[in-house]
Formats: sequence, structure tokens, C-alpha cells
Amino acid sequence: MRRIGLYWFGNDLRVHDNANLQQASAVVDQLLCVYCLDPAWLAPNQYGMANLSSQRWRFLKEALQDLDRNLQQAGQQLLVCYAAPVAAISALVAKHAVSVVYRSRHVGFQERQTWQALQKRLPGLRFVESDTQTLFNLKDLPFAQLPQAFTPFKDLVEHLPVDHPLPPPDALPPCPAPKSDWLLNFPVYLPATSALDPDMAFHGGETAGKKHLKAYFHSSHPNHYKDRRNGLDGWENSSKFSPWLAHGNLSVRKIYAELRRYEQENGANESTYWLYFELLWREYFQWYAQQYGKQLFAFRGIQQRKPLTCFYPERFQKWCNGYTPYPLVNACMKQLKATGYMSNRARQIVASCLVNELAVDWRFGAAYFEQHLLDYDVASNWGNWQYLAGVGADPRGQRHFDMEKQTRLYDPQGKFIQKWQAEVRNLPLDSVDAADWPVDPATAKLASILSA
Ligand SMILES: Cc1cc2nc3c(=O)[nH]c(=O)nc-3n(C[C@H](O)[C@H](O)[C@H](O)COP(=O)(O)OP(=O)(O)OC[C@H]3O[C@@H](n4cnc5c(N)ncnc54)[C@H](O)[C@@H]3O)c2cc1C
Repeated sequence: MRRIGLYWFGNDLRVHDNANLQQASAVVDQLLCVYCLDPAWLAPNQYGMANLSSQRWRFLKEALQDLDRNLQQAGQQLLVCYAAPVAAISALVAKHAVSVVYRSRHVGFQERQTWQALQKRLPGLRFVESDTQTLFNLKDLPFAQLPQAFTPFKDLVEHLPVDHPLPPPDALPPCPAPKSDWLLNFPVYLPATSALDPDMAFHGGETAGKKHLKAYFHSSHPNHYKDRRNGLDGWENSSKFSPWLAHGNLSVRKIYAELRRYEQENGANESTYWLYFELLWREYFQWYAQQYGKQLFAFRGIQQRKPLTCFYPERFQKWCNGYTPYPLVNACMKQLKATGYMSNRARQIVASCLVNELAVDWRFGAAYFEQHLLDYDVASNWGNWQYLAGVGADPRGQRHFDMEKQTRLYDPQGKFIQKWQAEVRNLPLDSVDAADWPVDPATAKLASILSA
């Protein structure tokens, strides 16, 4: 009897180093390659924001088109369903008598729930999941409970061996449906912003990601990474791997292998080590999301500590649009909106500003980043926000950055602020002062009695 498999692509949009694709091609006679674009991503979430900005959508669309081209080279093609995954996959399983479903492990809470819901809905089917998005496999981690801070985690894992990345499959089992059904076809119209800042030219897809990886490790940039990584602008300051990593266009094991090759050929130094160190931060947050589930999104975080913040709609809007009293923050936020990218230092500065200067609930900042970051990754985003808000993996508690000092350090000549036309100063934080709030006469009388 013919065995038909379904490969459900998620944040692993690539054919190289994809253990599931290799496994599927060895086991099944025919294969459906499917991606689900969930309509829920376009509707407002609990923070009133859609998950995908037009920049994020452009990058994702490019990544899907590239995946389709790469699958075609191996005799396959990609079906993109505009539907909720459980419904779409169940329908395809029934229509094509699928007996095994493959996917890469996703550490996100909702994504895990969806995977479980699918298994419940389709009893009797085989479900295969592999670790393709992390350096290490879950089963090889040398602890049962993730350490509550990064340093003990790093000490436990940094010398563990990392699997070699797998090559792309030469050929994949054919698709069981006629070609006409399987054209990469987006049933929804979504505006995909094409205007890019030439300094931040990210294009989605495995092909663009691999090209960038090669260029990076054939330059001298890795030798200067540690000194430059805090720069607010400039393509060469940091690796810029994150958007391709987040979509799985680049495998983190492939990056690791390239880094080791670079070190062998050019010598290892503090900077090349630091690049690995940052990949370990990413790794930490992946397993952190896996361990803490929905606590990743909780106001009190994993610390169960209540931040002294709430929600001020006006302050939040000013932060999003770059109209706070802090020009550096405004420049960073304008950069994010225009390009979908912001350096790590800039993310720390604007997050600290939102929580400490504007006293706004950190989860709104995380949701805004989710909407706009090309490299949005559930684990790294919400994990870093918790850290900055003092409710996450930081043993030191809340990080409060001095805005003036950060400006002096990272934009001493004001060039970055000027580039984003964010020089405006003396903007009030609130348009209504507490003293101007309309107060009814009875309350005013009570207040005067109490203050007498
Ligand atoms: C509030 C906040 C939100 C963030 N949200 C995300 C997110 O949604 N997606 C995301 O990939 N990163 C996120 N980061 C981490 C970091 O800012 C980005 O990974 C980095 O800026 C991406 O640029 P790069 O690839 O040039 O990084 P590089 O400095 O070149 O680092 C190399 C790689 O290491 C990893 N890395 C570096 N720093 C971190 C870190 N602090 N946490 C986790 N991984 C790290 C990334 O995979 C990155 O691509 C966030 C940081 C903060 C402070």
C-alpha cells in the first residue's frame, strides 16, 4: 500500500538541514508540503494589534516563494492554505488518506497546543516531530529543569557537540495531487511594503539567507563582532542572521558550522566566541519558552513579580510612532516601523523606556515588536521583554537604562537621530496633566476636606 505523508512547514522554511524532510523522503511514497497562513494573524489580538505588519508579511511571502522554488528543484511544490492549521490539515489528511504528519518542534505555547489539538483530532495517525530550530536536541539537554538564569545554562551546554547540518534532499517523494491544485496562491490581498532602507535590505528565503551567511563569513566582520554589535545602525555591526533564523530560512546548526570553519581558517578570538555566546542566548530562550509555556506571556512573568506599570494608551501610541520626549527612542522606533529591524542595543533602550520612563505594561511593547520585527521569534521576543521588565531570567532584576547616557554613548553626534528625523525635543509625555483632569464638584469638595 502507498504511504502518504504530510509535511507541515512552520518556522522552518528551508530544505537544507531539515531532518524531517530527509526522514519523510526515506519513508513515504508521496508527500504533501503544506504551509498554513492562519487568518487569525491578520485580526487584532488581545492587545488590539494584528500579528503581521506589511514588512513582516513581505519577508514571509518572499520566504514562501523561495521555499516553493527550492521544493520544485527536488520534484515537489508548496501548498499555502489560508486557513487555521487544524481545520486545513485535517481536511487534507482526509482527502489524501495521509498516514503520517511531520513538523519541526515549535517551542511556542500556542503552536504546541495546536499540535496537540491536531493529534487529538486525528487519532490513529503518526506524528513525527524533530528539533531543527535549535543547536541541541531536547533529549540531549544535560538537565531536567532549565536553570533560571542564562549563565548556569551556558556553562552546562557550551561544550556540548552540535549535530552537523544536513544537505538539502536531492529528490523528494512526489505530490499526490495534480499540479494545478498546488500553485503557490495567496487567496488574500495583503499589502507587502517594498520600500526598504538600503542600509537594512533584508529579503526573505533560504536562498537570500544562505547568500548572506556566505558573505558574512567571507568578510572580516566576525573578527570585530564584539566591539561593534552595539552599534545602532549599519549592516556590518552585527551578523543580521536573525530574520532568516526566525523563519527557519537559515539553520542555526549551519551558522554554527560556518562559524567553526571561519575560526579554523582565520583563527578564533573573543569576537568569534561572542557570536557563539549570542547564539547560546537564543538557545536559552528557546528552551525557556518550552519550559514556561504560557507564563512567557504573563504580566508577572516567571518571577511572579508585579511590575509597577499599567496601560496608558497615549504614551503607548507616542512610543510606537516615535513621539516620546526621548529623541533616541523616537529614532529607534521609526527605524523599526520603516525597516522591521532594530539592533539589540536599541531594543534594550526602547524597552527600558517603555517600562521605566513611560510606566507602560511591557506586554504591549512585546506585542508591538511581534507585529513589526522581521525576526520576530516567540521565545526570543517575549523572553527578552520579560528580562527587561524585571520579571524574567535576569537575576539582577529590572534593567533601567539612562536615556541621556545611552544617547551620549551610542549616538554622540546625533547622526542616527538626524537620519530618522527624530530631533524633536521637549515633547510632553501626556497631553492632559493630572491637574487638568475634569473633576466633578462633589469629588473636589471631598478632596479639599481630605487634604485639609
Ligand atoms: C526587547 C527585545 C526583544 C527581542 N526580540 C527578538 C525577536 O523577536 N527575535 C530575535 O531573533 N531576537 C530578538 N531579540 C534579541 C536580539 O536583539 C536580536 O536577536 C538581534 O538584535 C538580531 O540581530 P543580529 O542577528 O544582527 O544579532 P547578532 O548580534 O549578530 O547575534 C547573532 C544571533 O544571536 C542571537 N541573539 C543575539 N542576541 C540575542 C538575545 N538577546 N536574545 C536571543 N537571541 C539573541 C540571534 O539569533 C542573532 O541573530 C530581542 C531583544 C530584545 C532586547
